[in-house]
Amino acid sequence: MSMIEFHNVEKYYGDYHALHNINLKIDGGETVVLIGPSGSGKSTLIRTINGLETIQKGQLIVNGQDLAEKKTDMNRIRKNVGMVFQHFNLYANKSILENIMLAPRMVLKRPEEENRKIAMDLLDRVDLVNQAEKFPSQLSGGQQQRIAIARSLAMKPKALLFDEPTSALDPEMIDDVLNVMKDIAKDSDMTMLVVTHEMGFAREVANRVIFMADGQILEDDTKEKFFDGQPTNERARQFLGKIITH
Ligand SMILES: Nc1ncnc2c1ncn2[C@@H]1O[C@H](COP(=O)(O)OP(=O)(O)OP(=O)(O)O)[C@@H](O)[C@H]1O
Repeated sequence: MSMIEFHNVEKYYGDYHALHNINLKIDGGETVVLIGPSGSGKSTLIRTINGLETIQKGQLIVNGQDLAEKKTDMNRIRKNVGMVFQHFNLYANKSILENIMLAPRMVLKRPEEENRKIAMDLLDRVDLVNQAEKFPSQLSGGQQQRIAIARSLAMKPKALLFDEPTSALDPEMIDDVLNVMKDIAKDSDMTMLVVTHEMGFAREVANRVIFMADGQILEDDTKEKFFDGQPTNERARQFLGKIITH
């Protein structure tokens, strides 16, 4: 069984049909980039995976659990599936170190000393070890996003979802965040699903590129086919032409 499986999934917001017949399997260790025009349903799709949005039809299986089943424990899903948001969502009134240590302490009951060591190692990995005692508002957007990534990694998730992680950042900070993400993609067997317009990232580390429009998956290719060959779908080809020339 794959890490994430969508079978004929439909999602509505009231009368609005946001996801149409989504069929998708993502295996452990894959790095998948999800692209498409604004409003095409990319955020909605990834938010269904950790239950931030519910689906109305079809089946969604994450880490072997069927999300539609009443007995499914969403906390267990969220332990295994982390999320990095566009606007970081750090706890403003807690130090950087506390931001990273909080969930492992509360949810995993990780012993304090071990928790601190893991948090400090992660701060080192995102190159912010000297900021441990600061508060989020004292850091730049790019630094806050690297902390948000470290915080997700502290849970040792099997999958990490990224919802436009660099689109709220000033241009000069984007590369630092992408470098951390590339490092994770190359270096771990974690599944990554990334909504982004950063095609450099996709070219370098993605296994697959998925194109969505109007709530549908119109193209699902290997990176090689998508960038070096040609997407089969006309709208995917047009979209790719536009973002690469911009
Ligand atoms: N909570 C909501 N209630 C009603 N409609 C919503 C809600 N969230 C999203 N939508 C609608 O669903 C559609 C898909 O939105 P979604 O945010 O998933 O698109 P997206 O591809 O991630 O877009 P963007 O690149 O602009 O973030 C849009 O038309 C949006 O207006």
